[in-house]
Amino acid sequence: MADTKRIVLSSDHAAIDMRQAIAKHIEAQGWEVVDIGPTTPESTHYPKHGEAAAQKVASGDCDLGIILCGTGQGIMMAANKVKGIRCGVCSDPFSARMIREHNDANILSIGARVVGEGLALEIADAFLSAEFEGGRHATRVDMIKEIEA
Ligand SMILES: O=C(CO)[C@H](O)[C@H](O)COP(=O)(O)O
Repeated sequence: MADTKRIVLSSDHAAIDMRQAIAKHIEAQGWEVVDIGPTTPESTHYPKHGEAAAQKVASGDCDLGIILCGTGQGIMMAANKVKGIRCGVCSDPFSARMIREHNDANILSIGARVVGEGLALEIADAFLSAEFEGGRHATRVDMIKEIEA
C-alpha cells in the first residue's frame, strides 16, 4: 500500500480469538494495528468496545477500524452512535468492499459467531483493499452526514 494506515481493532469477549487472528493477518500485510482489546476472556459489554474503537477513528488517531462481537450487530450499533462513524456489518467480501467503495465506511464489523476465521480474513482484506469511489456516492454519503448534523 502507498501509505501505511493505522487500523484500530476492538471486540467483546465473543471475538477475541478472531480479532487476534485478523490483527496478525493484516499486520503481516503491512497495516499498522492498534489493538485496544480486550485480551482476557471474561464477559464484557460490547457498547464500550465499539465506542472506544469509534473514538479512535473519529478523532483521526486511526484511519479505519475493524470491530467484532458475536453477531457484529451490537458493536456496530454502538460505533455508529459516534459522530463521523459509518460502520457496517459484513458476512461476505463483496459487501465489505462495497461499504468502502460506495458508503465510505470507516469501520467494518464482523460477527465471530456468524462467519469462520478464513472468511473473516477475506472480509477484512476486501474492506482494507478497497477505496471510496466518490462521485455519485459522495452525494449520498454527504446526505448521511447531513442527517447526522
Ligand atoms: O453479539 C453480540 C452483540 O450483538 C454479543 O457478542 C453477544 O450478545 C454476547 O452474548 P453473551 O454475553 O451471551 O456471550
